[in-house]
Amino acid sequence: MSAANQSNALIRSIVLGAAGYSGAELAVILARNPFFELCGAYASAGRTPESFSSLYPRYKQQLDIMVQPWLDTLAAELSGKVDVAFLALPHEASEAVTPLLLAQGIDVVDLSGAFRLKQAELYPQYYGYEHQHPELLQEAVYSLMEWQTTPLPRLISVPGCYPTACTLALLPIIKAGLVADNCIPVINAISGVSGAGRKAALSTSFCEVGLNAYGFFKHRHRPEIEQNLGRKVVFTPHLGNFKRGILATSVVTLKPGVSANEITSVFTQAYANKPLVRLLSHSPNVADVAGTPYCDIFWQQDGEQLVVVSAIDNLLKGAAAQAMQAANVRFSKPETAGLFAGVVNE
Ligand SMILES: NC(=O)C1=CN([C@@H]2O[C@H](COP(=O)(O)OP(=O)(O)OC[C@H]3O[C@@H](n4cnc5c(N)ncnc54)[C@H](OP(=O)(O)O)[C@@H]3O)[C@@H](O)[C@H]2O)C=CC1
Ligand SMILES: CC(=O)N[C@@H](CCC(=O)OP(=O)(O)O)C(=O)O
Repeated sequence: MSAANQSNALIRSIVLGAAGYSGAELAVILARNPFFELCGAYASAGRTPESFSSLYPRYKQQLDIMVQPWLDTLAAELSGKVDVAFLALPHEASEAVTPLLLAQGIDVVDLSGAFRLKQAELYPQYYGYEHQHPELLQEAVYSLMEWQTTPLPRLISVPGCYPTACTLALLPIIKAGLVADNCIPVINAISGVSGAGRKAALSTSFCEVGLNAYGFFKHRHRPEIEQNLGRKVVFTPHLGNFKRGILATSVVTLKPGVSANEITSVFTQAYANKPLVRLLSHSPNVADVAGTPYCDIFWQQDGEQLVVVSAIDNLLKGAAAQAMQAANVRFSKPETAGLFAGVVNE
């Protein structure tokens, strides 16, 4: 079924990776989106079926759908019964299952990094594997919706969490030509531990996490940010001892003579009528975006130096909410449908 002729029917959707953090957020969002129907939730093949609310007890009596093991044979069984699959899987698992779903007429909204980069040759260096479907990299559209101008196709690649925070912060002034030609933006960003997913690991266990930088120069989000901004960056992620949220501090050198009014006008125009970006007059706090689909942005200028601070919830604007935002647009529904818990926003 095409996106165009679905205007009145509920959009039949499934989530792969629904037992993980970002897939779980997506299942909850889909369940409350009045335009979508959550028809199935899946985890890895080795799992026994288990109710969502036993995996996430806060959803007892709210979302009791069974989370089933995913087997690739299900793609053919679901043909004609499902319109869109949301993939909250490891990158290589997403890459492998996407062509199977597309071949069955099921649209794909992928939350992993499997289809974010346009250059297949960057995958071995930054993702540690050879891309098996380079043709799909050209087909996929990267859905940073505040900057998306072309229609979304059947394969949507949802931006990464750190790239969302710093691209929304820097793209307005870069696009407006205010940043010095030889400037290499310096981006430091701190993520909460949910950014690493639900799987147990020593480095993300309660007694081990303090505040540390990691991934110097080689993090997979570096080429994604560079692709978005059209210039080299120095990007350094940090892990902090809080559950959810990203705070990104991005520093650039401006061209001589750029005024405060120009900067304000550029940000205001870029994000006018963009419901999920809030421009602040004070420095953002991850506590104010955690549990929300917003990106908060604030800036301070001193002559040719500009610092832009942005904050998102890594699991929402950085993953599930952004995926829902894109799917809403793809299926011609209100952009923020399902994104605000308990609030009638449509
Ligand atoms: N966490 C975050 O902040 C963000 C994550 N993302 C991306 O979203 C994706 C999921 O991340 P996250 O939610 O953190 O991960 P989690 O580790 O929390 O969850 C991963 C899920 O994928 C399932 N899974 C793993 N391998 C397979 C497979 N081969 N077939 C079917 N299901 C499988 C797991 O099943 P089981 O539970 O049975 O093991 C689990 O349900 C990743 O690509 C990540 O990069 C994107 C933006 C932000
Ligand atoms: C804290 C932490 O470990 N964060 C993850 C990034 C979050 C994520 O899953 O990345 P995507 O947005 O690309 O999907 C990391 O650095 O690998």
